[in-house]
Amino acid sequence: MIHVDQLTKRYGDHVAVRDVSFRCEPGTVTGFLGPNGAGKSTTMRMLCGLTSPTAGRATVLGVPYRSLPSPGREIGVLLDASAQHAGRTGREVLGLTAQLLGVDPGRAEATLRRVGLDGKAGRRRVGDYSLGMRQRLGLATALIGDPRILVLDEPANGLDPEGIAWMRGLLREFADGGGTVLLSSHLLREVEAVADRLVVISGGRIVADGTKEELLRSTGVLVRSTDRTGLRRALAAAGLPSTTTTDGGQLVEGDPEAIGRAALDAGLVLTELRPADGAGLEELFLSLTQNGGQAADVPQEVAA
Ligand SMILES: Nc1ncnc2c1ncn2[C@@H]1O[C@H](COP(=O)(O)OP(=O)(O)OP(=O)(O)O)[C@@H](O)[C@H]1O
Repeated sequence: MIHVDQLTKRYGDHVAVRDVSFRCEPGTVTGFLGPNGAGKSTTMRMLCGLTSPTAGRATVLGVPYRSLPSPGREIGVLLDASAQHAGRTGREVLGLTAQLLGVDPGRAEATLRRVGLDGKAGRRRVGDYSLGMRQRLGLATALIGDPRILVLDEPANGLDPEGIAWMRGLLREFADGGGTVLLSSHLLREVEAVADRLVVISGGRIVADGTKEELLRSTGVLVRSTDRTGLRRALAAAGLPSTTTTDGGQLVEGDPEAIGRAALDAGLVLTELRPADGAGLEELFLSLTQNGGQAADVPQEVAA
């Protein structure tokens, strides 16, 4: 289990991560979502003891990462797939990791097979690998110690659609076997299909945290008008909190009748008024993140 508790990281005046808390439970895949620069990597680095927090605490299996007696056997980490020796072959990299972790060297070949880098691919130098192959090798390095927890930063980067589907299957199987997975992405679609829970970060703050179903339920009502500005004003005047979607609609937490009346009172023509569920998580993600982490604009039920 992973427990992130009120983590904050400041770089000078810049707050990269602000008061971030969430948990990841065994048997689940947690998608850690946010746009570029949102604070995902910084949070994961703090979790893995690579960056010291300004405030707060993160634990893995109840203790800070650095206090784990054999971290590589407990938690498999992939933070930067290019941080591998370019001159060694994939098989050598994995063989050395097996040695370091004190696991059966025979596991290296089996793990290469598991990530699709057996045979010729394993004998090639990492410097000649594509990004997708480096991600696969990074995943193999994370898996070789047979950990119960996986922490993966943007593992789908560079994978083709077939590779992404393969990775989803692998992570699902890992979690279904009782493992805990935390994976980050800046693309909702990449994690939507595999994650049980989603933690959304924007501007260093958590703006949503819940199961996919919970987050979908909280998406409210989608409304559009021929007069976008007028609609925003009318909703605000009626005390109906709303956020603007990227395609110019308003996502409103409120009753459709109240929304319709607010529009009627302002003499507005509505072109759409419907539950936002069908719009999917993408709309939710975009509407949550476009405000740069201003959680005040986020529907109360959704905000962490
Ligand atoms: N070592 C550092 N010194 C100063 N600022 C940093 C440092 N590391 C990260 N930051 C800043 O902290 C913020 C969060 O960065 P972080 O890399 O955690 O985001 P991210 O969500 O992982 O983004 P990406 O998807 O682009 O990797 C950014 O504004 C970044 O510029």
